[in-house]
Amino acid sequence: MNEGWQPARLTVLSGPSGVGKGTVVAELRQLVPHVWVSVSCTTRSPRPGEIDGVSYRFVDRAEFERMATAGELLEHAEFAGNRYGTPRGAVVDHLAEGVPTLLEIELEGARQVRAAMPEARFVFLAPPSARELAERLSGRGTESAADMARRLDRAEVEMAAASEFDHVVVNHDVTDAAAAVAALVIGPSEDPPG
Ligand SMILES: Nc1nc2c(ncn2[C@@H]2O[C@H](COP(=O)(O)OP(=O)(O)O)[C@@H](O)[C@H]2O)c(=O)[nH]1
Ligand SMILES: Nc1ncnc2c1ncn2[C@@H]1O[C@H](COP(=O)(O)OP(=O)(O)O)[C@@H](O)[C@H]1O
Repeated sequence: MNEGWQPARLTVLSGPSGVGKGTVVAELRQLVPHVWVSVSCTTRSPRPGEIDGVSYRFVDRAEFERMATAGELLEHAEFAGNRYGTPRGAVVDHLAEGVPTLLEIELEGARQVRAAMPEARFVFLAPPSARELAERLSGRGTESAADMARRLDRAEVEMAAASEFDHVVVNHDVTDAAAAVAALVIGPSEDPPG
């Protein structure tokens, strides 16, 4: 009856700030609308156009600490002076309902998910070059010079960890990268069943 059934996959997408994760995920939503993208909690301030509960759930430090202490976060990390975390309940519920699920999170969080859910698929989005990464980040124009420098410092650490991931997708072209990530999110596992 259940022949061919597989539990829904969890995919984790990471990559340095400015590589295009948000842009690629927006395109991926169009390509595979049945994929559910987790909404993270963060203590950072909303950027212009970011809506609470859509891009992120924006919380203060006290509420973040409460959630972390209560075990409500699947993973959490500090990034460029702010805290970010994935609410556990919604991820568990979507996977249980068979909905392919995507987390867009930084390296430390990806490592925590790897430890907790090693069956997940881990995808690293890489820039065509370090120079292009810096140009994209400054072109976005959402960070101060100091914050951009913090993100580019962290990018070196994140790039050095690319080999920890199951797949690396280079974001030359948004449409191509979104199609490649979407195929990994919905595609069959490489591991034969049993
Ligand atoms: N660990 C973790 N990282 C997150 C989460 N949500 C977002 N991030 C990551 O936090 C970093 C900073 O995100 P953001 O401030 O939106 O900046 P951007 O990636 O430069 O657009 C990025 O690497 C995100 O992928 C989360 O729930 N957990
Ligand atoms: N393939 C691409 N080619 C050129 N510019 C891109 C590409 N992907 C994203 N960008 C641009 O790079 C900047 C950073 O993208 P964003 O999605 O905010 O990155 P991230 O979420 O990884 O921090 C944005 O201005 C975006 O329009």
